Amino acid sequence: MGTTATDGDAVILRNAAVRRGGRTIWSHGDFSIPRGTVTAIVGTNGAGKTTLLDAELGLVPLSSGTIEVLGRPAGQSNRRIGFVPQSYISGLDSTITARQSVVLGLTGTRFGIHFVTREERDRADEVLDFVGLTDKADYRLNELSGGLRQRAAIAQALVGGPELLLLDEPLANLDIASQRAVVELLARLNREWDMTIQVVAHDLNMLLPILTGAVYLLDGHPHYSSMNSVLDSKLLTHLYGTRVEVVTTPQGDMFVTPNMRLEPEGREQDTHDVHEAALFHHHDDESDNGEER
Ligand SMILES: Nc1ncnc2c1ncn2[C@@H]1O[C@H](COP(=O)(O)OP(=O)(O)OP(=O)(O)O)[C@@H](O)[C@H]1O
Repeated sequence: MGTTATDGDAVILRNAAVRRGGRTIWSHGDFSIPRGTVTAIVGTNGAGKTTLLDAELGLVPLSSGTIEVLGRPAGQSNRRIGFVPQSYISGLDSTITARQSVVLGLTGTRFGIHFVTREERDRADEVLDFVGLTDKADYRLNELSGGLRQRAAIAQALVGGPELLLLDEPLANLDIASQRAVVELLARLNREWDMTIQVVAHDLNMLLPILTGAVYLLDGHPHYSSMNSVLDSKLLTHLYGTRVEVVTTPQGDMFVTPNMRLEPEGREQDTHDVHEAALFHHHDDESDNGEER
C-alpha cells in the first residue's frame, strides 16, 4: 500500500505488474516487506500467488514497474533465496536419499558425476539435523511420508544458507500433525536463524501463530498488510468471495473460520458493493485500463 521502502526491506515492489499468456495476472504491486518477517501470500485459485514468487525470482518478466529482492533487482539475488516449490518430489528422482537431495541444494541438479566434499556433506547433515531428519538421512525420498519429504525439501532450500525462504503451499496435502511440524520448523527458522519467510497458503489457520503479515491478491492487485489489518472479516470475505469470520480468543489467538451457514449453492455472496471494494485498494495511480484478467 504505497509504503516507504527502507534498507530493512527484503522485498520491494514498485508499481509492478505481470502479464502471462497475453493477459495481466496482477498489477499495481506497490509495497515492501520488511526483513525478518513471516508473510503469507493469499488469494483465490489463479490469482497469481505462484506468479508473485516467480516474479521475485526473476522467472517472469514484469510488464511494468520493478521488484527488488534483498537489495537487488529480482533474479539477481537468487543464490541468497531458498525456494520450496509446490511439487518438490516431481522434479526429482525419488529414489535418491534425503541426504543426497539436500546435497543437491549445494551442488545443483545438473547431470554428471559430482564428488561431494566432506564440507558439503557436513553442511547437509547440519541442516538435516535442524529439520529433524538426522535419523532418516539415508532413507530414499519415496520411503518418507509426505511430511518428512516436505522437511527434506525445506532442508534442500536451506542448505545454501539463504536469507529469504519462499515456500509454495508447503502445507498442502499434509495431515495436521505434519502441518504443525512444518509450521514449527518455519517458526524456529524465523526465530533462530532470523530467516525472512514468504509462504503461499490457502488456509491461514495453521500459520496464524507465526505470521507477521500477508500479501493478499485482491481483484488483480497484490497488497501487503501487517497481520492485524489483514485479519478483517470484511476484507477476507471479499478476498475469498465467501463469508469468512475472524475470531479473537481470550488468549489473543485469532482464527479465520469459514461460516458454515452457507447458502444452498454452497457459497455465500460477497456483499461488498463496488465502492466498499475500492476501499481495499489504495493506489496512487488508479489508471488500470480494465484489461481482462
Ligand atoms: N507459464 C504460464 N503461461 C501462461 N499463463 C500462466 C502460466 N503460469 C500461470 N499462468 C496463469 O497465470 C494465472 C496465475 O497463476 P498462478 O499459478 O500464479 O496462480 P495461483 O494463485 O498460484 O493459483 P493456485 O492457487 O491455483 O495455485 C493463472 O490464470 C494461470 O493460468
